[in-house]
Amino acid sequence: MAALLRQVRRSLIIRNDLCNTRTMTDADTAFDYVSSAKLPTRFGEFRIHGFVEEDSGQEHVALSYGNWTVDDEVLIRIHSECLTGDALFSTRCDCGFQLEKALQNIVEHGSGVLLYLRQEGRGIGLLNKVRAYHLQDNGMDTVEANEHLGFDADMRDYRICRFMLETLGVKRVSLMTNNPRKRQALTDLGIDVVKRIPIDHGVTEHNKGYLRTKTEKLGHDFDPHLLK
Ligand SMILES: Nc1nc2c(ncn2[C@@H]2O[C@H](COP(=O)(O)OP(=O)(O)OP(=O)(O)O)[C@@H](O)[C@H]2O)c(=O)[nH]1
Ligand SMILES: [Zn+2]
Repeated sequence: MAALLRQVRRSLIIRNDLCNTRTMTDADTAFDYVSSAKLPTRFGEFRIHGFVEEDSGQEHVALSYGNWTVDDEVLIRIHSECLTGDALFSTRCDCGFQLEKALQNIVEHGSGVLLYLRQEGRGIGLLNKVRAYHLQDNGMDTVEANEHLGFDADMRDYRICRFMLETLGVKRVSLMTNNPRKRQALTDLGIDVVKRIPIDHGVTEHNKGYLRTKTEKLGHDFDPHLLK
């Protein structure tokens, strides 16, 4: 009996070398899983998995590390693209620091997933974010700048997360975020968010004001002592 259970459990272990194309249709959007490959990083060897939204052609990736079974609580981060913070070392925001910390945490934990969503500028795009930064240089905060440009404060759409996590065999998660709205978005998609893990790294003199605004206007949970 024990041997049978072990065999069933083994067959449930998610292999990170997925290779089949997979599609899911949401109410009004279709998503495809495209391919995966090894991705050695400074932190450890991940696999990268490619996904696409059929209508918009928007591409997203997931990085996975280690193995799990469908019943396991998997450590995840949903990271919104921030070219300036993630790739260009900007200290205007905390994104680059959080990205690094999330990958480190996953490796230390032994397994996990980072969904890297192409939602630059909270969904307004890179150049609109530059426009918003320009307005912030002249006194607006991050929310006022978005609104001045005719956007909502946060335009992100998380629907593809369900497809990405299902493809990777993840149903239950512990989520690294300071943003309660992300947690709610995942819960609304039917993902069991067992716990939230704060990821308050990367406070700098340049981003304290921005982080304060996120706490006050966007409901982020941030340790107030860090923002003094
Ligand atoms: N429109 C706009 N987007 C910004 C600004 N600063 C950072 N971003 C974008 O905000 C997104 C990250 O969102 P954050 O609000 O920093 O954090 P979060 O993802 O909601 O929450 P965490 O999970 O705690 O990191 C990225 O897409 C960044 O490009 C800004 O001033 N204006
Ligand atoms: Zn950023």
